[in-house]
Amino acid sequence: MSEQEQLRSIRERIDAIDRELMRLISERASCAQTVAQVKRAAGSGDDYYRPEREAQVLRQVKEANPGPLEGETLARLFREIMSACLALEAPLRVAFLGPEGTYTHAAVLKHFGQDVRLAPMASLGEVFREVEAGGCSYGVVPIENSTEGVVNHTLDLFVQSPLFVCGEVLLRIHHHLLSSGPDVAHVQRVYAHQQALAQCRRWLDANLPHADRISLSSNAEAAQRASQETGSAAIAGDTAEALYGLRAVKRNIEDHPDNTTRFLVIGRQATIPPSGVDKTSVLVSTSNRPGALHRLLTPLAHNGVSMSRIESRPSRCVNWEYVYFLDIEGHSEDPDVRQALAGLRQEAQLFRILGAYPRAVL
Ligand SMILES: O=C(O)C(=O)C[C@]1(C(=O)O)C=C[C@@H](O)C=C1
Repeated sequence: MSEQEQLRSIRERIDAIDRELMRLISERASCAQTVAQVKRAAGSGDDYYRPEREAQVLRQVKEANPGPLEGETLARLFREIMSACLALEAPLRVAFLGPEGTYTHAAVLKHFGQDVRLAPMASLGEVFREVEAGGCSYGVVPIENSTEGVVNHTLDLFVQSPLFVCGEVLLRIHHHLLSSGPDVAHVQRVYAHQQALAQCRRWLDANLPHADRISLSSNAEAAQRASQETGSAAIAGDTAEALYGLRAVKRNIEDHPDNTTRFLVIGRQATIPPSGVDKTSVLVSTSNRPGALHRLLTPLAHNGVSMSRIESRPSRCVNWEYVYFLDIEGHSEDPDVRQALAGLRQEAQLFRILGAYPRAVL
């Protein structure tokens, strides 16, 4: 058979598969519409988004993947199918730290898919306020970076907010040097968010030691500035590159190649049912006495519950007193976690479950 004949025959097969895929995706979308009717009839309000179910679907896809596509790739395709199905049930509005083109924007799309309605906000505080006021169902905020550590502002906002954590997003952060100029040598000024400047410090020292480093409120704002000035560059990611018509004069300039940021999804829903692989975040405080923190955490060890993170922040009520943010493995409804939390509650002065939610799948 000639190449032409071979290609024609394979493409006929691909066309037939695509028709079948279309039929199945449409059938799936009709199921989602029926699900919406069931939820409406049960009076679930505007609560169409089900994070635990989405995590289960994506996990199943990864586990059952027959190849040759990577499990991650297949899961991303299903991510988009579910995003479209949910939009058919009811559009979901998500607030995030804008403008468009920030890494938080990329995290929103990674977690909710392309069919989500975007609500970029000017500050982290506004993201919280918008969700609290009901203008958006959910918000996405950065919480920690593998190179630069915790985002203190987000932790402090949690202390004052009635919102809950409903999910987490892990995003590999690749920083590029974006410019409208031809190459690195033309760059005299670098704009970026202060975290991005810190995450590329060594690269900047080695390659642009004489360029001014100017920190702005977001990488997207940096990209916008760089697109309007000659001799300027911005440190930002793929989303900003496309959005502001810049060119990456140097890609992946982050000092640590596994640079990852963790974001939290915040909402008004106090409880997300267990998905099977979950985390629970808790806010606690204890008195400033010897051994108090040790006693506080003992119930976790006694119940064989592992803690994946602990952060402390000044309580802002009494000098030198602290609140602690704990992430523990498992769901607050799992028997061992429930027992551990009961023990913790007894020891703590302040105790609030910030949320139990599925561990990131993608
Ligand atoms: O199972 C549901 O509750 C659905 O609404 C269906 C579906 C899906 O497409 O699989 C869509 C949105 C939800 O967030 C979870 C899953």
